[in-house]
Amino acid sequence: MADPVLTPPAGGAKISIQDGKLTVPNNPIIPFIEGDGTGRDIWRSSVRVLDAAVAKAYGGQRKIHWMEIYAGEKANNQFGTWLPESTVQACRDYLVSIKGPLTTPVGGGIRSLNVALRQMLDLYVCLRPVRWFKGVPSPVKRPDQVDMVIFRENCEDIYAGIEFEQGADNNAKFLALLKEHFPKEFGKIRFPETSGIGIKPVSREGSERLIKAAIEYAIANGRKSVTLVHKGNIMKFTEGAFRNWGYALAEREFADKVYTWDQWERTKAASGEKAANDEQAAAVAAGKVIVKDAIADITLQQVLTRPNEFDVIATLNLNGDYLSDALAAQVGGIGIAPGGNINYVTGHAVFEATHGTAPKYADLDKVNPGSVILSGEMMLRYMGWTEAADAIIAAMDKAIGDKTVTYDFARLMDGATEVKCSEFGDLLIKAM
Ligand SMILES: NC(=O)C1=CN([C@@H]2O[C@H](COP(=O)(O)OP(=O)(O)OC[C@H]3O[C@@H](n4cnc5c(N)ncnc54)[C@H](OP(=O)(O)O)[C@@H]3O)[C@@H](O)[C@H]2O)C=CC1
Ligand SMILES: O=C(O)CCC(=O)C(=O)O
Ligand SMILES: [Mg+2]
Repeated sequence: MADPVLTPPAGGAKISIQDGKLTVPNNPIIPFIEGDGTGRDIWRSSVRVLDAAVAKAYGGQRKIHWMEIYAGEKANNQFGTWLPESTVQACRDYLVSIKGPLTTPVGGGIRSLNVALRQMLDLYVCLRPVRWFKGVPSPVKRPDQVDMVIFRENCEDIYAGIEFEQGADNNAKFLALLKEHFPKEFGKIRFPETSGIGIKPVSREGSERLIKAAIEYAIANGRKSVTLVHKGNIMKFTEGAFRNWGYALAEREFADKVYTWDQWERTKAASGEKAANDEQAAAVAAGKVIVKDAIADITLQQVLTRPNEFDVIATLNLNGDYLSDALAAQVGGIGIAPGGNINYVTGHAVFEATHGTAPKYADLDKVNPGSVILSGEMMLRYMGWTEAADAIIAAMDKAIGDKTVTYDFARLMDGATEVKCSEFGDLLIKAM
């Protein structure tokens, strides 16, 4: 079977980028991947909401021209390939796209298509804002204090996919190499005959560009702090290096805009704790962003117990994956957790929900489409279509305020009316 031939929709034009700034025509072509499992229901509901928000905000002056591109089960069924080259090329050519979730089998089979797309397009930031909508049921006492923005490194770490399966030839070769050249390290493997091996690359460039994006975001949006979240006490030369490179970058490139906990430590060592505290207080008073760090395990506790101490979070790939789902729970769950995969240099961006394909709910018209709708809201904001993005937020506030919600919220909300995935979309459109 051949790669699908894509026909761009008539009347649409490409988004382009010049000197780091997007130029968005009034009729942009935006490629979309429907997604596996619940992706089908969610996309059907979401696309109507996104179109309605644009129509409402610009009265027909602007309109998205959607172009379906294929990946996952639909691509494999129709074209015999999981990720057609034409899909990746369309994301390259049209710059901004949006996708539903794609299934990844556990313990074997194809590698993640979601991760592959991020790596092929070098979308080094996975941006996942976590905010609470008034009235959304939450397991914590003060969900209103949760307003965090995760910058998750998106192209490195163990997600690079360098793994040697136990029993495979490459595993035996790799272990032999380790034994010959690094006998001390080889000696630390408890059961070498039966070990699967994974490698975790973390580079200075990869860490710096992610942390730079997080700091720039914090400065541009008047945020209080950027916390570098890592497990650098154990993984010293990967996660520990991420932290050290982050502090060095912050002081080198943003000296007049940030104050780091590394500076605080140095001042404390030289002049005592009071001097360090005074210095930090003066930096805060001058509007500087505090760049600090926290070890990943305690972070997972403290985001629950002291949410107002966290603002922008910059972290590595795996930590960011865990943190995204955990934080989503605090503000009502994965049903309304949006995201974007972005390369701020080339402008390429693929927006997608934090959740997966939730296969048990596939085609039941049941799940919350909020995550993809809010990913679309992020996309509109990224394109500079702020009025349409604002219309979606206002509609979301209204639907949730009226307690007309999908099953995930309804089961936790007293007096709620449960609506279907498609009906929730209808309600948002009506609320605009
Ligand atoms: N970016 C992507 O495309 C991603 C893909 N995946 C893939 O998705 C597949 C399934 O992963 P799984 O671990 O089950 O995680 P999922 O996120 O797909 O689902 C886990 C649970 O989250 C809740 N949930 C998910 N989506 C929604 C929604 N829209 N509305 C309300 N609740 C929702 C449901 O909870 P409840 O049961 O309580 O109702 C569901 O059972 C895997 O193949 C995985 O690799 C996973 C994450 C991201
Ligand atoms: O690619 C996948 O299947 C899972 C990815 C994931 O969980 C995520 O990016 O949050
Ligand atoms: Mg995840």
